Amino acid sequence: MPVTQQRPPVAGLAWADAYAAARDRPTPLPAETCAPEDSQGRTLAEPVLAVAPVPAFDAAAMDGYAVAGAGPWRVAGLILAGAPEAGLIAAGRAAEIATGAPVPANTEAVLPYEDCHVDGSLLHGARGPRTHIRRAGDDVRPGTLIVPAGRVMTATRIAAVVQAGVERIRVHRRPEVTLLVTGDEVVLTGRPGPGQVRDSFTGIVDAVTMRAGGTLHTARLVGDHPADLGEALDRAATEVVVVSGSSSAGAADHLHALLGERGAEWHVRGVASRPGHPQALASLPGGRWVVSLPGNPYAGMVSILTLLEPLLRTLAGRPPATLPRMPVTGTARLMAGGVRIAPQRDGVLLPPGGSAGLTSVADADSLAVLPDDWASGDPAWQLTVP
Ligand SMILES: Nc1nc2c(c(=O)[nH]1)N[C@H]1C(S)=C(S)[C@@H](COP(=O)(O)OP(=O)(O)OC[C@H]3O[C@@H](n4cnc5c(N)ncnc54)[C@H](O)[C@@H]3O)O[C@H]1N2
Ligand code: MOO
Repeated sequence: MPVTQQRPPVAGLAWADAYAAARDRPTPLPAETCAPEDSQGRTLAEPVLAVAPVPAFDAAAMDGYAVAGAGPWRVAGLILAGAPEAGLIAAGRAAEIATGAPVPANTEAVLPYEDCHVDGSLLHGARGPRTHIRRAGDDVRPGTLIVPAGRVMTATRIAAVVQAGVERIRVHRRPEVTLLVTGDEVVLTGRPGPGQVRDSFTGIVDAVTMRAGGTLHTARLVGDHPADLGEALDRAATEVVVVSGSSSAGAADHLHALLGERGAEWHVRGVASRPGHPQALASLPGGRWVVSLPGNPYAGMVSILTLLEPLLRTLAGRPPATLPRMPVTGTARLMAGGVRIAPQRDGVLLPPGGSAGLTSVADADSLAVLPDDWASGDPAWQLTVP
């Protein structure tokens, strides 16, 4: 299918440079100590080494009988999982035992029920090649590396760490986010009245913040009066402040002037991208980051994925993201000198929905970043739709 190129060249920083700035300019937040159970989604600042052996003690690997000496064995006793200690069994004796129960120290093997039979009080059977005893430390010895630094803690990693007897780990602090939703026309809840719109950003910022390892601390509406936005910026005490709307040139768009008055350093100020052209990233003296999202909902989402997500990932201590790349087919209005960011599903571009609508992107797996020389079938970077 032909690809059409339209409109004059789009100005601003190259999209890939904007993404790289958001990813590479911040440094990870300091580490703190927490219980492994509280670490899900956080990044390990230090490697986790086993404290205890796994298994922690010699245990039966099968339900059956623990035996010592030569058979037949006289059955004496029952050892269930959870027994604090198993003592000894005399030679020629057997103890019925459950999987996971501690084996008596002199156990030579566990005979699974299916490999033996009891006649009166005598156990008959033959030992096979395996002892069916799990030895302490067979899987992990104290000091073994369980999870290296830089990994994001998952439910499985937490379980492995806990199994290895570790009770405290060092993780990076989670970056906290304040979302300031600007616009006198925006309502956070309920049906919008005439001229009003319902907020599109709070849920999306929350979801992306969480998946990037951060926490949405506060989301609130701020009026279009510059004093209101200025005060909200000054009061936000989190590492990251996201401002939706007020990014552009309109009479009510005050963000750039307010940041300028506060001595902000601009890292990204306009991106050669459609949508998402007016997005920006700045840092304030004292270290807080400000991410400016264009008010149009699809443009805002593009900026959340271009600037906010890589910024938060780095602050959270995550290793640098490598965006997935895959071939995409279809038609797009490419932007000379910049990228077109278009929703795709199963490698096929979806009909574009304009920068204000979210219906097309709601059907997408990801947003394909299409350079101006892209041709149908070429690979493109993918931003995962939250
Ligand atoms: N003269 C120019 N006008 C505009 C330019 C430009 O370069 N020169 N850029 C256009 C582009 S591109 C975009 S994107 C928007 C960015 O607008 P702002 O970030 O300043 O945002 P607003 O003007 O407040 O709102 C734009 C649009 O989005 C709706 N909106 C705002 N917040 C929300 C929200 N939380 N949930 C849903 N919808 C929201 C708002 O009602 C407006 O319809 O500027 C263009 N103009
Ligand atoms: O960023 Mo605006 O990108 O086109 O709606």
